[in-house]
Amino acid sequence: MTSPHLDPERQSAAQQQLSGLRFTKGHGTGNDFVLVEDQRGDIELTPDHVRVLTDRHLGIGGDGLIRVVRSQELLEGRDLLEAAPDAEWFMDYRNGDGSIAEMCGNGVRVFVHYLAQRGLVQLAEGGAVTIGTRAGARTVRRTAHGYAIDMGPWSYIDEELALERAADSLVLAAGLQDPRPALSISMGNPHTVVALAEDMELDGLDLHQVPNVDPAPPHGTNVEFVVPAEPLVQEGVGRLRMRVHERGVGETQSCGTGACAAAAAVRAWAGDAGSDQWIVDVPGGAVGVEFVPGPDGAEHVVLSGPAELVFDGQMP
Ligand SMILES: N[C@H](CCC[C@H](N)C(=O)O)C(=O)O
Repeated sequence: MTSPHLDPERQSAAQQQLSGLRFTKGHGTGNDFVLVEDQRGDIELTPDHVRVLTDRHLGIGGDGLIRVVRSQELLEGRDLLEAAPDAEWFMDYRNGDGSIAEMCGNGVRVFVHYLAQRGLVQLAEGGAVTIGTRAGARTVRRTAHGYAIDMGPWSYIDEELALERAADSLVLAAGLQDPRPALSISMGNPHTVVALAEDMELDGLDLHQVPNVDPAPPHGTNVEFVVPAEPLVQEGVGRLRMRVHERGVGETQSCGTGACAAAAAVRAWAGDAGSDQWIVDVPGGAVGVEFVPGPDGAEHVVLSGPAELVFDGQMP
């Protein structure tokens, strides 16, 4: 079995380079992150640094890493700034394996909670702030129980195939006897949503291995396995249960963009029997997903849920 850790030489080199680094640990419904404040944009974090910091046995531990940086200090392309001209802060999200992902819904809530708790933005309940991400600007509103994010529009990754076959991929994961139809949906990052028949199938899945998606979206994909509730909709609110194998991470307790994609897929499969409001149950808790008309005329997805900061620390 390949080690999940860096080889000892790279591990110790990265650890020395990280000496003295201050960090905060946070999570949103159990999707956990190492946050690094870098107001001046002068902390360079390589994939090895991210792997060392997020390693659950040799490091702090986390599904991903979030660098908190002022947009104007971004060393990356100007296009990221043009996409979010009103955003003072930029969420630089990395997956635990060091790869970069376009978007992270739970991460946005934890990122904004960090800004509010540290006084870097003034955000009273009901107030809103716009932040920058690699998928563009996101507006986040503080609610009584956490944060609600306008995640922008959802879209089929392969619309033609999806509409033609109501499923554009076939997915096989350990524990399933045969491939299942699935829909691949973009939330700025790629997701493939697989409908299962019952809870027993969901609980019986072995998500230690990357599920086999055919055809696989070009840059890989996060894979959500869902069981729609029975009845699907109660008092106007749809409900589903999900587990997720995240691209660049593995199984996580929750995935915000994945919950949005899962609700979009189950709503598409349900047709008129669906709803615009959903509760998505994940191993780490539950998030709300709502489909609303966006200011740009497209249908937007609003993700709502809690955010916690757990502890602060410093690398030796
Ligand atoms: N956990 C994140 C998604 C991370 C997605 C990342 N694994 C990717 O490669 O797209 C969320 O709450 O939306």
